[in-house]
Formats: sequence, structure tokens, C-alpha cells
Amino acid sequence: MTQLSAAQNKPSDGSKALYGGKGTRRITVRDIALAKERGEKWPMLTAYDAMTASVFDEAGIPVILVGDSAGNCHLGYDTTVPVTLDEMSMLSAAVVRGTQRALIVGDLPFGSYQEGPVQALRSATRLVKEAGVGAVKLEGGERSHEQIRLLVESGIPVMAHIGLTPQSVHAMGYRVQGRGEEAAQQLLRDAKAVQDAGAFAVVLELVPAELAAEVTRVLHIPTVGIGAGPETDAQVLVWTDMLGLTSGRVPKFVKKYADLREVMGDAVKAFAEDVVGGGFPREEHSVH
Ligand SMILES: Nc1nc(=O)c2c([nH]1)NC[C@@H]1CN(c3ccc(C(=O)N[C@@H](CCC(=O)O)C(=O)O)cc3)CN21
Ligand SMILES: CC(C)C(=O)C(=O)O
Ligand SMILES: [Mg+2]
Repeated sequence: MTQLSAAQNKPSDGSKALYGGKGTRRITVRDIALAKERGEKWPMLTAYDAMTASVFDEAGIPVILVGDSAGNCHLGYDTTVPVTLDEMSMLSAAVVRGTQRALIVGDLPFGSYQEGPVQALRSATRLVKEAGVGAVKLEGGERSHEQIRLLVESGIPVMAHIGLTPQSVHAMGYRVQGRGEEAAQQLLRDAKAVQDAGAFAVVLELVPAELAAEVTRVLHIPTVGIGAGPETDAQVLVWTDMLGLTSGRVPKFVKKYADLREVMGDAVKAFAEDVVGGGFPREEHSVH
């Protein structure tokens, strides 16, 4: 177990930062808390399989979310709503196996915690014991504070998620949250509720940048923005969006860092043309 030096406020194993730090020791929620004290920003990405997660882990991404966005980005559903706990457990276990350093956060899917704290604990325990995640995430502010409290009391770190909560798409749509004085006050109450319940971080999804900045100043736990402007402590994107693999429309807050759909499509067509035209396999790909 690596000792943390309170005086330096740094991990004492030589790693300087969540991103850019060294070593393969698993990052913990304690490391996340210290990053906020240092005023350090950090990146988070989703992943749904071991291979992709290993790329992000080797690139130094300190926190990987096994998002229920797997529903529409990996499993072919239209939304996150149909995703099951069995599916999340299987995908989360793969991401844990593919990584050494990143803190792995498993999303609790719709229907696996809404019944109450006991159901939430049963579901989160499965992700911790079967999949090996270091933390879980669930949606909702004031409405989920009892679930968060019991999980944290039971020893399971919780990342909260407020603002746009996609599991409620049939009730709220995919609309910006926290616009107007009343909605802004509700978002601030939600943020304080999850902090008071013991969450170690909170995702702010699709909220005005000024409001996300205010929440980030008011809270002592880190905020993780997605469509929430530049002032949050961390930023998260869905990996298939930022690498250009998502089919169809992506939210406007996404920055596309590569076009893997084009790269993969071109490569697959080159293979197909080789097969049809006799360009593959050649002598060097053959055995005798
Ligand atoms: N591919 C993908 N990317 C995501 O970021 C994502 C998912 N899927 N699935 C789960 C949730 C759903 N999310 C969404 C889905 C739609 C919008 C959207 O349509 N937003 C509009 C703005 C709406 C408004 O202005 O009120 C947009 O044009 O971006 C945003 C976030 C974020 N998450
Ligand atoms: C967009 C992030 C925060 C998420 O919840 C997911 O990918 O499921
Ligand atoms: Mg999610």
C-alpha cells in the first residue's frame, strides 16, 4: 500500500498527478480527492471491453467509466434504459481485467437501484464482487441520496450523476438541465445532497457552464463535466464519440479527436478488395 504524504499532498510513489503520474498501483478515491486539493484537472473516458480499456489505461487515463452508454454505444440498443445488471457486470469485469492503474467505475443500470437503498446495495455489491470495480455510479441527486449513503456506509465509493440523467429520458428528454433560477437552485440542492450523502465525485451532464462552475466552487468533492463547460474539475466523454466510432448523431458537446469509423471502414474495404482481387493472402502469409 503506497503511503500518501499529507505535507506534500502528493502520492509518495513518485507519481505527480492523476494524469501523467507513473506506476501501476490502482488509483483510489483518495487520490481523486487529493487532486481537487491540488487544483488538478483530470480526464475520464468510458470503456466497455478489455482491449479498449487497456489502450486508455496505457495512455494514462486515471478513471475509466463502464458507462451504461454501453446500451447505445456497444450493445445496439437505442438508449441506456434496457441495459441490465448482468450486462454491466460482464462488461465491467472485462474492463477491470484489461487495466492495471485506472480506477474503474461501474454504472448501475436503470432499475437496479431505484427501488431503494437495499436494492442499490445488492446491485453495487455484485459489481464490486463479480466485476471487481473500485466504485459505482448512479443517477439522481436528492432523489438518490439514501442509496448513496448506504453504499458509502457499506464501503462502496459512489460517483453521483446529476443534471441530464439519461435513464430518465422518457420523463425528461435529452434537454439542458439547470436553466433558469428555479432549476439552477434544484441542481445546487442535488449537488449538495450527493456530497452530504458521501459521494466522492459528481458528474454534471448538460448544464450551463456558469452553473457548473458555481457547483464546482461550492463543492469540496470533484465535479466531472460532460457538456458542462470548462470549469469542472474533470471532463468525461463517451469513447466512441470522441474517437469517431459512434454511428449516427453525437451530442454537440463532443470533440472528435479521431475518425475511427473512417479508418476502420477503409481498412476493411482494403481487405475485402484484396480477397476478391487475389491480393491477400500472399506468400508471406502462407504456410507450406
Ligand atoms: N453516444 C452517446 N454519447 C453520450 O454522450 C451519451 C450517450 N450516447 N448515451 C447516454 C447519454 C445520453 N446523452 C445525451 C444524449 C443526447 C443529447 C442531446 O441530444 N443533446 C442536444 C442538446 C439538447 C439541448 O440543447 O437541450 C445536442 O444537440 O447535443 C445529449 C446527451 C449523453 N450520453
Ligand atoms: C456519459 C457518462 C457520464 C455516462 O453515464 C455513461 O457513459 O453511461
Ligand atoms: Mg451512464
